[in-house]
Amino acid sequence: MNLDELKAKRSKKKLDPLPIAEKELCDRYQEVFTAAVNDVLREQGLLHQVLPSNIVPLKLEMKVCGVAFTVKGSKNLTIESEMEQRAQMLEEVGEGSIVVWDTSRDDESAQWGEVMTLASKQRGCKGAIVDGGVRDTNKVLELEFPVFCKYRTSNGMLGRFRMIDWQIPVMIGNVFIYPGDIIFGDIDGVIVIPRDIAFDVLVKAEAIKENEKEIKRMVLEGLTPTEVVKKGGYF
Ligand SMILES: O=C([O-])CC(=O)C(=O)O
Ligand SMILES: [Mg+2]
Repeated sequence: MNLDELKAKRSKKKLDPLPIAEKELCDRYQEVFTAAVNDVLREQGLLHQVLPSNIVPLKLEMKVCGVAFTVKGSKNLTIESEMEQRAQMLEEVGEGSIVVWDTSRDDESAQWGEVMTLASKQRGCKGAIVDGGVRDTNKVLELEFPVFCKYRTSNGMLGRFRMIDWQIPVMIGNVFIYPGDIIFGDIDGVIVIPRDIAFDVLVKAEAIKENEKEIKRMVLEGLTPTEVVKKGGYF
């Protein structure tokens, strides 16, 4: 076992630069759709990049792409320093980020709410993905802040649940998420694109979007599904 290599991979690290600016990359992702990205990842043998299907957008129209800012927590009754710790985490959230909560599969508390939305939005955060819950839902909706989560609840996390750490590798379902990975969510759910392949995957997803225009044109022109497949189409 190469312990040093494993430690380096799992430790907090500086984000590798991308071939284009993060903002341009994420804006371009938002012009494609998660199914196209998923097909590209499938071609590369990456079959487990989608968060569990019970993590859904608060509103069907919500579509967001940003850079993962990971947070890890679990059920915990202690309260001492909780607010200070949460404030510190929120102050580290950066422009273009998406807060991604690994909650150790919580089923009870809200890890996100109105004031957290306001505070992170002010810092340029684009959305929150929570393997848990949200509260103050009507206010979060009014703020037009994309949130993907499992449930809504009035249970604040204070005294029930707390953060363990942030900007560390996390795991939701069977998906590894590293700080800096690209997170893309739409009506079909949330997909995680490893940072080192994010640009290449985007370019291929854009090609799929173009190609599917041609396939749909063939279908609309009356070609049978068999003819469409013979001409290189797919469904
Ligand atoms: O209590 C919480 O954990 C979250 C909350 O209500 C807010 O951010 O407004
Ligand atoms: Mg609140």
